Amino acid sequence: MSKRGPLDSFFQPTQPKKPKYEASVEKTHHASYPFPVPHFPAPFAEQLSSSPAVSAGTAMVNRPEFPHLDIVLHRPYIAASISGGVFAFLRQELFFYRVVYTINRGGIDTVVKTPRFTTVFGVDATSRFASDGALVDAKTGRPVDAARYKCTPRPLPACLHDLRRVVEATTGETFNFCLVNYYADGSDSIAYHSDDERFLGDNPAIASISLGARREFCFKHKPVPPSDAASPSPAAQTQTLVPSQQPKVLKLALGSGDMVLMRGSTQKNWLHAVPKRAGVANAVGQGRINITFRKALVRGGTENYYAYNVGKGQVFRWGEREGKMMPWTGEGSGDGVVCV
Ligand SMILES: O=C(O)CCC(=O)C(=O)O
Ligand SMILES: [Fe+2]
Repeated sequence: MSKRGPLDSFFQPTQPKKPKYEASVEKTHHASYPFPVPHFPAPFAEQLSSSPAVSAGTAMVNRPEFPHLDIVLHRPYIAASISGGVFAFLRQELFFYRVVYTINRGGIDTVVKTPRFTTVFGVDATSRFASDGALVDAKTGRPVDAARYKCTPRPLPACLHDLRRVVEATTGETFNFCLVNYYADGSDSIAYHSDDERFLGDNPAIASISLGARREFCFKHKPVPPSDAASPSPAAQTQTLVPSQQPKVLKLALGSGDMVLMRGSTQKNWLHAVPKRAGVANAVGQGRINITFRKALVRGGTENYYAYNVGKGQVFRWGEREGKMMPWTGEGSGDGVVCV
């Protein structure tokens, strides 16, 4: 045997990288999907069914320092042994969008570029998907007329359907929508808002799961004009507070696998945000996925969610080689199935 010099080790074949998960061969196909979505690998599905990873969540309900806030925290909800794999799986296997839309502010059209990747699945309570994937009327079971929606609703792929079932069992709520955000790095964000649209009904419950990089999730009380604060009218169920009495901002550093359930009067009274994060955290590899489960009651919800989370633009898919979301060109969908 010849003696090995330093160059030999330089030319050593590198060990193939251990895959982050074993891809399942079973996939959810649907005509509305750009490409099929695999089922969760069996070990994830098995572990998920025993979520929450820690038995009880911590409820924060109407605490004096956070009036009308009603949330339950599970830290973690998805076990640490699989949360990294579930993150890598969803980033790799879902299709995403970078939605650009125009809003009219004070008579002037303003172009808004959503500062994160998004995707959405589901349909409001007036419709449902039959077992063959067809969209049918919730009451009659008859196929929904193409004119009912301006968008094309998509069923939850099996993986997100499994996750929804577990979350429904934990929370005692039912959900018909799943929104997914991908924050590529610290410059991706979601601005202060509340998910208080009328199509969600009064006091909506929203379950929100974090995967990947730790990011700050902030709650800020809605400002209430002093004139309202002085009004004896019970019309607004919002806490009537003048600016100097505003409660503090609540900052939660959410890690991979954590779940926050927002419910009751939270959306009515509080705004929430994931602010941009400057500095080192801007490095590639700091991606975060957020999954929210919600229940839209009427058609307007379906149209709103698809307009702002799918839009009309380009499909993106994770590029493992490039280490970032790449415009998807229709190649590499894996099994040659063309969805039309
Ligand atoms: O990313 C998050 O944790 C929050 C997302 C959110 O608030 C939303 O999608 O409405
Ligand atoms: Fe939100």
